[in-house]
Amino acid sequence: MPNRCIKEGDNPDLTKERKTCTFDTDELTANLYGSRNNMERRREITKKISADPDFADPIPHDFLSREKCIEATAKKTKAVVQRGSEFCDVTNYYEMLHLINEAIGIGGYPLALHYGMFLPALEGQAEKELTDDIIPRAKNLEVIGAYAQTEMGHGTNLRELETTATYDKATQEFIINTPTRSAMKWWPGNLGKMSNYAVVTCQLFIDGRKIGPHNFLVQLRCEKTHEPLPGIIVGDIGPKMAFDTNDNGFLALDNIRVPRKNMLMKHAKVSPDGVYTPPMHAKLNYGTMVYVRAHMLYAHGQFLATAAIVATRYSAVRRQGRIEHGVPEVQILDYQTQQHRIFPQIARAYAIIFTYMDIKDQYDAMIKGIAEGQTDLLPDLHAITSGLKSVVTHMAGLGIEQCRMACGGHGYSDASGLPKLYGVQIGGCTYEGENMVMLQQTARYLMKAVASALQGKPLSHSVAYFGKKSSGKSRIGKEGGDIAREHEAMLEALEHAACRLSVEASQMWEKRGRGGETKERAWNGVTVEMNRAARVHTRVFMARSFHRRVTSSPPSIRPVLTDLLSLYLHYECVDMAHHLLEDGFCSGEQIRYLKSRLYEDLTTLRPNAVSLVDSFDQSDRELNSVLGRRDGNVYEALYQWARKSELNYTDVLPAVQKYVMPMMEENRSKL
Ligand SMILES: CCCCCCCC/C=C\CCCCCCCCCCCCCCCC(=O)SCCNC(=O)CCNC(=O)[C@H](O)C(C)(C)COP(=O)(O)OP(=O)(O)OC[C@H]1O[C@@H](n2cnc3c(N)ncnc32)[C@H](O)[C@@H]1OP(=O)(O)O
Ligand SMILES: Cc1cc2nc3c(=O)[nH]c(=O)nc-3n(C[C@H](O)[C@H](O)[C@H](O)COP(=O)(O)OP(=O)(O)OC[C@H]3O[C@@H](n4cnc5c(N)ncnc54)[C@H](O)[C@@H]3O)c2cc1C
Repeated sequence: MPNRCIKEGDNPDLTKERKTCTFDTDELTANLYGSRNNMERRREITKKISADPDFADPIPHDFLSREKCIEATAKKTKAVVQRGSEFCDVTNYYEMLHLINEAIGIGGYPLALHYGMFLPALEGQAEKELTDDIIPRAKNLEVIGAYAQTEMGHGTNLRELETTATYDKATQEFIINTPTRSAMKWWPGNLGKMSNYAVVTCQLFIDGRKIGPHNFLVQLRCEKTHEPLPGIIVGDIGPKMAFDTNDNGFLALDNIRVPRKNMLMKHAKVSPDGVYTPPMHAKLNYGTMVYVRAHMLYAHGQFLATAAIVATRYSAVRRQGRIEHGVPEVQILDYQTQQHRIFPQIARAYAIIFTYMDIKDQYDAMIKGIAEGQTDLLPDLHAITSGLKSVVTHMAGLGIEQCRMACGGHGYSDASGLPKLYGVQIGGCTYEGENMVMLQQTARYLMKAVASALQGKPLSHSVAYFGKKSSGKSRIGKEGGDIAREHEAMLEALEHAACRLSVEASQMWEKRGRGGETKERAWNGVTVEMNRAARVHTRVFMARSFHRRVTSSPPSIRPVLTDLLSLYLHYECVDMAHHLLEDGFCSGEQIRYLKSRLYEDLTTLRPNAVSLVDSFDQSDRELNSVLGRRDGNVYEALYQWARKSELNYTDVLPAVQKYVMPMMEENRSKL
């Protein structure tokens, strides 16, 4: 069966791996990206960008200062903007995403938040009077914007943001002000140096009454000079764990006046005479966050895929140690521990991307509903995207770190690309709502679902399984080797656990309430259990999404995807075995059975491991990893990479000349 990656001159171990492939890698790639055409388009973009001098990096960014990296990235961004249509259909979201990854990379660029949040906020929340003016100019990149919500003192608890927007009826303007140091906007991406406008989240005040957080368009810098406007202090917050090429910023506003129409008023409105009309759903103003949380799944699935590609290919190339005496050193991919570390990450990357596809469909349906005046899909989508954002970012972070460690010493080098990848990816656990906080949003929804299920009321999409009658005892290991029934038995066991954990968390909450605590204090006493229930529920949702995609996949790739799904489900059940055992739904014997099946899965997947990661179809530019390169010629590339270190520009460093040599000389002369 063809693995389409084989080329002359490749590392022979990698070629050998590719020859054991049992499926057509192009079929799987096409399935992952939606169609053969999409796959071909991605490849055309890669080919063109790789050959274009505007996007060449003579010195890898690993060896440049932050300022130099920002300069190189800004130059490439300008080239993408001016020449984008030479490479792709610039109106196609996925083609643009791919172009940006190929041309610029993952560490941030001047327009990331302009496209990621500023424009979506305006499009989703602003009224025609404002959008007619600003959106064409923003789309034309005459202006660049950021999304400035988080403050130094508050990010999670939006209700307590301190920046104020006070309506002045006399002039029909809002006065926007930063009353304290902790009220300074702090963290917003591209706010520090790139943006000249921002959507700024402020507490709305009318006639002395605090109404709550609302968004306003504010100009920050002069359109001609790019200097901050009077009354505006703006800058970069300094170095951070990663995202070196993003100017996360600070901002203080000193009683800045903006016209009434600058409030984003598609949902909530303030009339000229100061009458406030609330939105049809209280949280429509938070809509941009739901948008980003949904789309983050794709990015984080791809981040984990990158790490899995690097670790799998490198493990096929690297030989170290022997499994039996008297035979050559083995590929480290032959070690069971290595497979157990890496293969679940491959499966999880597929699962995350497949789950994203389901969520995207739901998101589109919700937006259509809102346009027709219906918000009934919003609560379910908010609850599940809050859970998914948390579970996926955490899962991907742990997975990337496993992959990095699986590459041994070279995984610790920036040459592997993995330390930087981890730094960028792990930010997702924090931004767009800290994970522990977002899981509570899911848990809150689960508590309502428990109540509805007990009362026999209808249940919405993500919690529909709460209404199923449990069989009381798991069928795991009792299906006579029928794979489809085995999969269903594992899904049923996970659903049983999620439902039970939700019911128990609900009972614990109620019990504390009956003990005299307020609902809120009682909630804080059970949030660990609440979040546990939310996590398991979210993992059930992912497992169902993966299962659905696999069972409806084309027959040519279904066998390999079924193997991958088996591994995924066995791994999930073993990982959550304590939840399955706690109430006796599964027995110890059944868990031992799951483990033995998991080890069999590792062996089954071994011949297809490299081909499964090849099917993610990430180019060497995207991987940005000496260890993960497609041709597997790792060692020579590693040496060439290290040669570029600025420490190697001279044989004797000035620091050595200035301090170390004199010190040695002094010590010698003391003798
Ligand atoms: C170079 C050339 C370019 C050309 C390119 C052209 C084309 C472009 C192509 C590609 C562009 C790429 C785009 C990619 C986009 C995707 C990736 C983007 C990556 C960007 C990186 C992101 C950076 C990060 C940005 C940020 O971090 S922004 C700040 C985020 N902040 C938060 O998330 C704060 C978290 N806090 C909260 O959300 C809330 O405070 C809270 C925790 C939800 C609590 O809120 P509150 O106290 O008000 O409510 P509660 O009392 O808890 O709940 C009351 C009820 O409300 C419900 N609720 C809450 N929130 C929501 C919601 N959002 N929606 C619906 N319902 C909600 C809640 O459930 C309660 O319901 P109830 O029924 O129980 O009462
Ligand atoms: C790389 C990056 C990019 C960002 N980009 C932007 C941007 O473009 N625009 C923007 O506006 N913001 C941005 N942010 C800010 C980001 O959205 C916030 O940092 C994030 O929402 C978390 O809020 P916080 O910092 O207030 O965390 P905190 O809430 O202070 O979290 C600290 C700890 O307190 C815990 N905690 C807080 N509240 C509760 C609770 N109710 N229950 C239990 N535990 C709780 C948390 O779980 C966490 O453990 C960015 C942040 C990063 C790291």
